[in-house]
Amino acid sequence: MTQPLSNQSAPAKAVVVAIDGPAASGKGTLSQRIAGAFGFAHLDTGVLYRAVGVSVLRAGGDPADNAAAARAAYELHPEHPILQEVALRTDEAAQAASKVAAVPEVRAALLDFQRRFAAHPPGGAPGAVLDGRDIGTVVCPDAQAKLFVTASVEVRAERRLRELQRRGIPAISSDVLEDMKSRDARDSQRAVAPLRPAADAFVLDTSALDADQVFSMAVAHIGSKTGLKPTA
Ligand SMILES: Nc1ncnc2c1ncn2[C@@H]1O[C@H](COP(=O)(O)OP(=O)(O)OP(=O)(O)O)[C@@H](O)[C@H]1O
Ligand SMILES: Nc1ccn([C@@H]2O[C@H](COP(=O)(O)O)[C@@H](O)[C@H]2O)c(=O)n1
Repeated sequence: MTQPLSNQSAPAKAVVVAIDGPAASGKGTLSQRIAGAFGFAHLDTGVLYRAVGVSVLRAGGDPADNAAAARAAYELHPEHPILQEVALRTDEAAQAASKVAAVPEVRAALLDFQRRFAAHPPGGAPGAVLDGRDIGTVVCPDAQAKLFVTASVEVRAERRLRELQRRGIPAISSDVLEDMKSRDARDSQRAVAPLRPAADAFVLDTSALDADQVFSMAVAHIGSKTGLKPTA
């Protein structure tokens, strides 16, 4: 009879929740709440692309220059201080991010970082929530639960405008709307890992829903896919 090598069971596989969607759809807000409710780690993958875009700009380069963008992406690592900078939250950083994000070498360089986070969530968390544009389609196609959070571009621009005003950052409504449209177009029309819902994603249009309603619907969906209930 074959004896087991050890009576210790293998560590449980981390639960992965993928949350994708266009800019200002509310995926960050939702991801943080889901992570808190289930005791999961959260990775805002947009921060990685923003960091690459800002690094290129600071080096005096053009974010649309493939070689410069790829170099910056290969230099990024999980402890890099740029990942904590508030400068990543500016619109300039967002626009640069969406340009470097179209470079295949950049996406390839960041893939490992994201997949490692999903497989081994920091702090020994039992699961990970990753939000971005291609989590359910490319980064974690086997995620147990996938949500695609969206809203009309006008609603998203209005939410972002109000957010900027709350933060005391001057902004013009028509500029915010145009910036969002140009980022949507670049993100959904690029050849590699374009923004789109995975075939098995739960699509949540939040145009007429507040953050609490979105959270409740997401919790119900995650529960139906994983059998888990919020712990907090
Ligand atoms: N359901 C909702 N109803 C109204 N406002 C919301 C809702 N969800 C999020 N918001 C607000 O909309 C703004 C954008 O949300 P959030 O930053 O979560 O979006 P995001 O998709 O992560 O954006 P980005 O891709 O640009 O990082 C924030 O000010 C947030 O408070
Ligand atoms: N998985 C991802 C995440 C982000 N991007 C690109 O980065 C830009 C900034 O992202 P935010 O979520 O912080 O708004 C975004 O417009 C995308 O171009 C990506 O490609 N894939």
